[in-house]
Amino acid sequence: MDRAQDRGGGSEQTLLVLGATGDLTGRLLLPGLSGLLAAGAGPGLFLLGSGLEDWDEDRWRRRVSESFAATSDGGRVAATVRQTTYLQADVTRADDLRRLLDACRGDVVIFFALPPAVTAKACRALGSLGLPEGTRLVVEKPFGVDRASAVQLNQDLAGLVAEEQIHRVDHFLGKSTVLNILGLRFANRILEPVLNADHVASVDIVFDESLALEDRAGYYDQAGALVDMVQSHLLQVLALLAMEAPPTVGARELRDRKAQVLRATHLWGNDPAASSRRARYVAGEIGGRRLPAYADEAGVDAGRGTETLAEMVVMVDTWRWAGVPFRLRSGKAMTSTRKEAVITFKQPPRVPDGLSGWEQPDRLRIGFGPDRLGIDLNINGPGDPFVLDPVTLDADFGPGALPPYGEVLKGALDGDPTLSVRGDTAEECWRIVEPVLAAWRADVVPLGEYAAGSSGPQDSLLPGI
Ligand SMILES: NC(=O)C1=CN([C@@H]2O[C@H](COP(=O)(O)OP(=O)(O)OC[C@H]3O[C@@H](n4cnc5c(N)ncnc54)[C@H](OP(=O)(O)O)[C@@H]3O)[C@@H](O)[C@H]2O)C=CC1
Ligand SMILES: O=C1O[C@H](COP(=O)(O)O)[C@@H](O)[C@H](O)[C@H]1O
Repeated sequence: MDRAQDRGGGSEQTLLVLGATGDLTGRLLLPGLSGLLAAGAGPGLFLLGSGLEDWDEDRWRRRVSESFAATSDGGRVAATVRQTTYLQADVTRADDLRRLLDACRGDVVIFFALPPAVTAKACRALGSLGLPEGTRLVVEKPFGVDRASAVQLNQDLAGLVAEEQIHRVDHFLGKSTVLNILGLRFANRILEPVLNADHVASVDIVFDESLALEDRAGYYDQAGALVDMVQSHLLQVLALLAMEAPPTVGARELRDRKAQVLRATHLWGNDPAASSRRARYVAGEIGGRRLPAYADEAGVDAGRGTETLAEMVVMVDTWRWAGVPFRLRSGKAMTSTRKEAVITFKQPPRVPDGLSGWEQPDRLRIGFGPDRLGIDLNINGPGDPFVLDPVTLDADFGPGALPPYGEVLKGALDGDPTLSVRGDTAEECWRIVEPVLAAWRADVVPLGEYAAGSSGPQDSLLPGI
């Protein structure tokens, strides 16, 4: 069988993965790719991995096979494993990049699965080479290391290809999550009229994970929880929860609406001391696994004071949301994984005398991965009919056809920017967190501690949700 037939007869396309030896590639990108291939996408795809490490082809193929293992599909997945190859390269060097581009076949999609500072250098180095016509660039969050570098990165990227060929990946924007939120909000008459400052007391967006550093010091110790999760993923979720209804779910309308709401977002009271918290884990145990303190993990520079948990409260300063705190939090090495947005409603204006048990506020819970919906209400339970009981009505959104990385990769391979973060939005997210980063650098907010395997520090800004 010749190669074109083997790939389903499609035209050739190369996915060049820079940072192929890293955590993202093994844990999320390759499994996402295999899901995509199994779903019939990517005919004619040639996978080319590259990393700093001197891996041979066997070692790389093993990694690809292992990451693809969960996907049961013979043809296209197996063909991609058979043909994939690996090249060692330092992507900050133009000569090495030239070698990589020369090894590509057909249309080129370059995935920068690299720490952000290395991505920036690689883009500079590519500037001196000139890219093949139609090349698409897939850039991982965080986009830059601060606002100024995000602006610079956008300029460098714009010098390489047109904006529609740049895919800034945020896998929290996997298509089903986006559509779940938009469908829930804008296709249900009973919800949208109460999603505003008249009825909502607060919105919490929480991403706690039991994962700890997982050998990612090279990237994570420079980033920390605020940049790794809050500045990127959680602000994207906030944008979906707070934006006005777009007339269509096409790329332009959706991205315009997100940009508009993020432009209106700023730190609560413009007071980083009152509106942010940071902490890092000390030694503890999670599900029988003993973890060292973050500061003692291999590759961590304890003196840098990198936080593994970050909290930030913001205001979405629009007619709809003015006065409602949006509280964002992400922590590593937490007792359990919890990924959800919780919308807490105000109390009813007047509950008839004689009814009790209604004190717990109504809540709308939107879980991410698995995507679930929960509505907390107070209704009559068994026994005394004058006493209400809290109940939760649950529903599954149902899994998407593809894993989130499959969805964002599909956008990049097909040239559809709907799920990609637009350049101006990337800069806006840095503007929102900048005052917090500055206050933390100046030690205005102390670096707290929590035990690995606990539910975080005592002085949380999101108590009891
Ligand atoms: N891991 C995750 O869960 C997620 C990560 N991301 C994003 O992905 C990006 C990468 O993160 P992650 O994979 O975790 O980080 P890792 O530290 O695990 O991997 C970084 C990769 O970059 C390579 N690299 C570093 N410098 C160079 C260089 N000069 N030339 C070539 N390769 C180089 C490393 O090679 P070597 O190991 O040889 O140094 C390694 O393969 C980050 O932007 C992160 O925010 C996004 C979503 C999820
Ligand atoms: O982007 C990132 O996301 C992961 C969590 O995403 P998930 O889809 O695996 O739940 C996080 O662990 C990592 O630190 C961060 O870089």
